[in-house]
Order: sequence, then C-alpha cells, then structure tokens
Amino acid sequence: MAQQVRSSSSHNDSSWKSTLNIPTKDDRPQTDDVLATKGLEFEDMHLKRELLMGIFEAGFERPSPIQEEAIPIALTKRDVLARAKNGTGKTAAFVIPSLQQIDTNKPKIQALLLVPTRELALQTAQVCKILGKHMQLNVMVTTGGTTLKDDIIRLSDPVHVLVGTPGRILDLVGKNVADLSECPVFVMDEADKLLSPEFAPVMEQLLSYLPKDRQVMLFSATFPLIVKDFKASLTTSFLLLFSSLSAS
Ligand SMILES: Nc1ncnc2c1ncn2[C@@H]1O[C@H](COP(=O)(O)OP(=O)(O)OP(=O)(O)O)[C@@H](O)[C@H]1O
Repeated sequence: MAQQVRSSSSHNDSSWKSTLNIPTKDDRPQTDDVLATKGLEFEDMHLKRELLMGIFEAGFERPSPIQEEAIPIALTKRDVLARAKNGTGKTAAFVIPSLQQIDTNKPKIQALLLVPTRELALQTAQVCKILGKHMQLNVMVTTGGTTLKDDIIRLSDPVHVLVGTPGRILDLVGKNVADLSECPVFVMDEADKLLSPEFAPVMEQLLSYLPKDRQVMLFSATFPLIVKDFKASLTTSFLLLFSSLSAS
C-alpha cells in the first residue's frame, strides 16, 4: 500500500506539493542560528514522499543549519554527536532521519527516542506525529507516572517509535514488554542530562538491548566531558557535528 502511494505519487512530481495543507508563512524576524544555511532543501535529502509531506505541512520550508548538517549524515546511519542551541530545530534534526528509517509495515519498535523529562517526551512525540502525519506511524510516549499496565496494553498494538524517559523504558524492556531487538535507531536528546550519573547506567543497559549495528545519535546544547566519555566508550566512529552558531 505504502509502496503504491510512493510509486503513484512519483508520477505526479509537479502536483503533489500543491495538494498539501501548508500553513501561512510566519513573518516574524529570525536570527542567524535558524537562517544561516548553505541552501540545502528538504527535497534534496531523498526523503520519503510521505515524510516530506509532513515536513511541509508543519510549515518547514527549508532545513535550519543544524538540520542541514545533521540529517544527511544521520541518513547514512553513522553515529552522530550534534550540538545545537535549543530552539534551532534540534528535535526535527533527529526526528526526520529517525522516521525516514521506519518501515511502517513492520510492527516493531524501530526508533527509541530518549529524553530526560516527561514534558520533553510529550513535545518530542508530538513532533513525530506532526512530521509523520502521512506515514501511518504509531508513536508511543512513556514516562512513568501512569501504571505499567497501561503501557503494557498500549504496547500490545504495533509501536514504531517509542519516546520516553530512560527509567520507565528500561522497566518495560526488562519485563520483555517492549522489544528493542530490531530497533536500529537510538537517540538521546539533551544527552548531557541523560548521561548524568543518575541516568548513565540506565542508558548503558538500554543500549545493550538494541542490535549491535544500531545507530546512536546524541544531541546536546552543551558538550560536557560526560558526553565525550560516553562517545569514546561506545565507538570511535562518531561524527561530530557542530551547528556553526551553537552554544559553546
Ligand atoms: N526547518 C524548519 N523550518 C521552520 N520551522 C522550524 C524548522 N525546524 C524547526 N522549526 C520550528 O522551530 C521551533 C523550534 O524547533 P525545535 O523545537 O525542534 O527546536 P529545538 O532545538 O528542539 O528546541 P527545544 O529544545 O527548545 O525544543 C519549533 O516551533 C519548530 O516547529
């Protein structure tokens, strides 16, 4: 079905964009940390048509600097460590390559997005739903605070993207309720916080449930030593990305 949509839409190359429900342009002045791009377009990134539709309907015209740097590299499945200030489009910089790698015909968790707080988990899940609106995607957010039973029921339906805080997710995985054995994408947003002594052992344990060839993406506004140490302990193949105008 998805295949059909893709192949039929590719015959209408000039018309698909005109059918989208694109919001009115936001004319508020913007600063260089969202404007100083190299001119790459989302359409240059070889993204699935359904994902591009969600991106344009979200009102994104072109990638922000961190998106321009991170998305093409992340799409090659390399591990990335990216630094960008809040509010520069960091969330979409990891959500877009995560969604691109999802096969919605497969009823498995295929992207694990870890964040330090419930509020951020809800926001991140919302971005997944908005950008993945045309993908028939199931996104689940779990942060504790609800009963484990509720999560078990929700996980009995297929979930493609699991967003949440580390403790609850480890609980679900440890109880064999959430299966990460075919999850190729592991993202940490606000990695500096997720690698604090409170969370770091949980992160290490969680990673051990993913396949060996999983892709790890670390996003952080700051770059303390704990993030560098974690990177070094995992692999030497991380590509470091610094949005040119990011916080130091
Ligand atoms: N390419 C883009 N074009 C237009 N707007 C965008 C683009 N990318 C993100 N945005 C919008 O910019 C705002 C900030 O983006 P986002 O929330 O992803 O930033 P962030 O860096 O994750 O910040 P925070 O950590 O504060 O949430 C959001 O309203 C988002 O919808």
